[in-house]
Amino acid sequence: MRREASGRTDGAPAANPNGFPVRPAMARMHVLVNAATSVDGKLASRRREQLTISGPEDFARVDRLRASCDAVMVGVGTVLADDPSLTVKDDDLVAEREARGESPQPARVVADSHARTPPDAAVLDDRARSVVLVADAEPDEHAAALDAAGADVVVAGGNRVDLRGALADLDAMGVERLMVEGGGELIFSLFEAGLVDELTVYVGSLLVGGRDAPTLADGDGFVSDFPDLELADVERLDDGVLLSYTVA
Ligand SMILES: NC(=O)C1=CN([C@@H]2O[C@H](COP(=O)(O)OP(=O)(O)OC[C@H]3O[C@@H](n4cnc5c(N)ncnc54)[C@H](O)[C@@H]3O)[C@@H](O)[C@H]2O)C=CC1
Ligand SMILES: Nc1nc(O)c(N)c(N[C@@H]2O[C@H](COP(=O)(O)O)[C@@H](O)[C@H]2O)n1
Repeated sequence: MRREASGRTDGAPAANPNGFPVRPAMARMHVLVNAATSVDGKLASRRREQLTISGPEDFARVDRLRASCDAVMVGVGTVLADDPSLTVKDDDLVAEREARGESPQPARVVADSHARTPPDAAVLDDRARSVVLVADAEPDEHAAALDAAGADVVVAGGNRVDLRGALADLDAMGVERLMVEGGGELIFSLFEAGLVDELTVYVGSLLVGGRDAPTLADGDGFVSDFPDLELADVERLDDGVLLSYTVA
């Protein structure tokens, strides 16, 4: 089982057996967060079932964004709720990746402190590489089940995935562009750790409501030192609006 310690900052591996190009470690990766919300900022209803908010134009944009990245990341809450594949759907985009000398699909990454990803989850299928980030406190047998399902299990943090260390590991594996698709707990933690460079939010013409429905950024929330967002673009897509921000 490949179970790695987190936070290696002492250089990239001399040879990379996993298909990522070898490059100097800690050349800081670019982190993009993308999500779709209702007008009231919800990612899904209180039932936490997958909700189709984007229309065809936005899904095509998301596919292009995935294709431009080395890895696509979600939290295990999203895996349990949506069972996403996180793959690039358009064959032309896959072909373009291959023509650039990249793997056909970006890697899938799950932040999963307690190794709760079901072994038969779509995100672990053989369409792309899968990396599951677990906490050190997690019993070896949980991680072993993920390893047996084909995932690369990376230990990152004590009781909860330490995102800064985990991103350093992904960086050392050659991930230069990381797309994060949610959910709200993971997105908040990334902002809290100051790890986000860009945020794109598609706001669909839908009102969901519900105090327990997940929002774009959940966690404990900020009470001061709010992330510094700069509005870079506004675009009408389908029956909604795409808001693009850079994060200082
Ligand atoms: N509309 C959209 O664009 C999207 C909607 N969703 C929706 O969001 C919901 C899932 O979101 P959440 O429940 O917030 O789950 P999440 O996907 O953010 O996962 C949270 C889990 O990730 C794990 N984790 C490990 N390390 C962590 C860290 N450092 N910080 C935070 N979490 C960490 C924890 O086990 C935690 O419970 C579902 O209803 C799903 O349908 C999810 C993605 C996109
Ligand atoms: N961009 C976007 N718009 C929506 O309306 C959505 N519901 C989501 N959800 C995200 O996409 C994942 C599903 O990916 P696959 O189609 O299975 O590859 C889902 O898990 C959310 O992260 N996104």
